[in-house]
Amino acid sequence: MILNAISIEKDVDGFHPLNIGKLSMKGREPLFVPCTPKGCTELLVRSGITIAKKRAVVVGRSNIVGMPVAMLLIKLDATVTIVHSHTPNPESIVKEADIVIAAAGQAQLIKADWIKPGAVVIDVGTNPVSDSSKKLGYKIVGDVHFEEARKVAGWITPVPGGVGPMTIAMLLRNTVDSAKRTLSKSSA
Ligand SMILES: NC(=O)C1=CN([C@@H]2O[C@H](COP(=O)(O)OP(=O)(O)OC[C@H]3O[C@@H](n4cnc5c(N)ncnc54)[C@H](OP(=O)(O)O)[C@@H]3O)[C@@H](O)[C@H]2O)C=CC1
Ligand SMILES: Nc1nc(=O)c2c([nH]1)NC[C@@H]1CN(c3ccc(C(=O)N[C@@H](CCC(=O)O)C(=O)O)cc3)C=[N+]21
Repeated sequence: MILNAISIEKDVDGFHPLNIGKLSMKGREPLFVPCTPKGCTELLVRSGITIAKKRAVVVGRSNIVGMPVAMLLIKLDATVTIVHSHTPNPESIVKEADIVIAAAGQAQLIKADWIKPGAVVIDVGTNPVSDSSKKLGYKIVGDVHFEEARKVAGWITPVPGGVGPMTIAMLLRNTVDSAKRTLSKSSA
């Protein structure tokens, strides 16, 4: 498997099974945290959002977004529920959330009436939908119906211009951390 073949010290995506394993274990620290999940929690922390004691609902359970972002939120003392494609009545579960992380890969799945008034909504989705007014014939929308949901949410991230740039920033940070770690070892 390719992920296993990557040196854990150079795993700047944070996808190596050892790094994922450490992320999910109490008392262990991964060398790298996956970029998109870290981008989501960084947005929350830097916006002064309280995570501890809050109810968070993550929509999606993929290896690269849903599952690791749920692990990070648990580490930050949120109470976390994961909703996936087999979950009955996802809207009623999302409606209980103080913090919603939308990572289903379904264009505008999450409507305004799924959101608890004042909730914090982080939209990870990047879904192409056809739009003949665009040069490329499509535009990118999130997993949340932004124009409606913004009226209900306390905070909401747009797509584009939200989580995507944070993913890139976290990848750069992981890369710099990796280089620093290597240099500090070779000079020791
Ligand atoms: N902005 C960024 O930096 C990044 C954005 N993305 C975007 O985030 C989205 C998710 O990516 P990724 O996690 O890789 O996608 P995957 O397709 O790997 O996973 C999607 C997850 O959502 C669940 N799901 C699908 N449909 C529904 C539904 N109707 N209700 C509830 N859950 C549902 C699936 O459930 P099940 O497990 O049952 O199939 C699955 O767990 C995509 O739009 C992707 O482009 C991804 C990475 C980075
Ligand atoms: N191993 C792996 N690593 C990844 O990091 C990874 C992956 N696989 N698979 C696919 C997803 C998708 N992804 C995005 C990153 C940034 C933007 C981003 O910055 N988007 C801009 C818009 C850019 C534009 O408009 O062209 C924005 O949201 O503002 C989007 C999507 C990383 N992914």
